[in-house]
Amino acid sequence: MTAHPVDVVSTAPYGAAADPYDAAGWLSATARTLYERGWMPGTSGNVSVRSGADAVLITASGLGKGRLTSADTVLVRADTGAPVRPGSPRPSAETCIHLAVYRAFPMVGAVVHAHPPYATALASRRYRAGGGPVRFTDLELIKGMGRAYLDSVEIPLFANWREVPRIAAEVGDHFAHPATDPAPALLITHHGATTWGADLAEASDRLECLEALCQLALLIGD
Ligand SMILES: CSCCC(=O)C(=O)COP(=O)(O)O
Ligand SMILES: [Zn+2]
Repeated sequence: MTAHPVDVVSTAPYGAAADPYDAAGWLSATARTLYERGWMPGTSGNVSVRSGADAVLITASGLGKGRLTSADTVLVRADTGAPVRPGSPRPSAETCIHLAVYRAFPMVGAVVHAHPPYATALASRRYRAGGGPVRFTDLELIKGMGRAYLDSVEIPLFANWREVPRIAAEVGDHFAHPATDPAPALLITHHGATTWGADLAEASDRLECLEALCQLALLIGD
């Protein structure tokens, strides 16, 4: 039986689009895959890729992430977050957080934000206990966060301000003076997790490792 192309796209791990250069296809396929994992329930979550020096392609706001198509993406200016083309769909309400990450890390090519349950639970517990970064120690999966040579990793934890630009400002301030080689991830209490990497595959793999680390930390009881 020949698979329908749509089936191929929706079942491929972390969103293989038919055309490897089709960034909009990769974004929407990644969102659908993360939705299917239960990490982007309903309209939650957003995904972006850098597009040249001055722009970012990001998912549109408020749409069911399990039904996203290539048309549900918006090219925005990297400096302001405004759509490049008039008549575009509204970009993600959390575009400013993505832009803060791209500004802080010029080599980053993709950012993934989702609401995975263990990461959100661990972040919220930590915040209630007084806040500060979430630290993972000894677990082998730390290597999946780009930390092959360390036995611990710290993920910064941010407040979930109602005004998203305030979260973005705090993210920008935090990474303006980063620790040496900071982990490619952040947590927002009572909200979710954001990871980044050279491309969507790397950013998505890091999200998967972060969620597994959070699950293990909750199981171990650290
Ligand atoms: C229903 S989730 C609330 C908004 C959010 O946290 C999110 O990740 C999705 O926002 P977007 O504007 O990108 O759809
Ligand atoms: Zn969110």
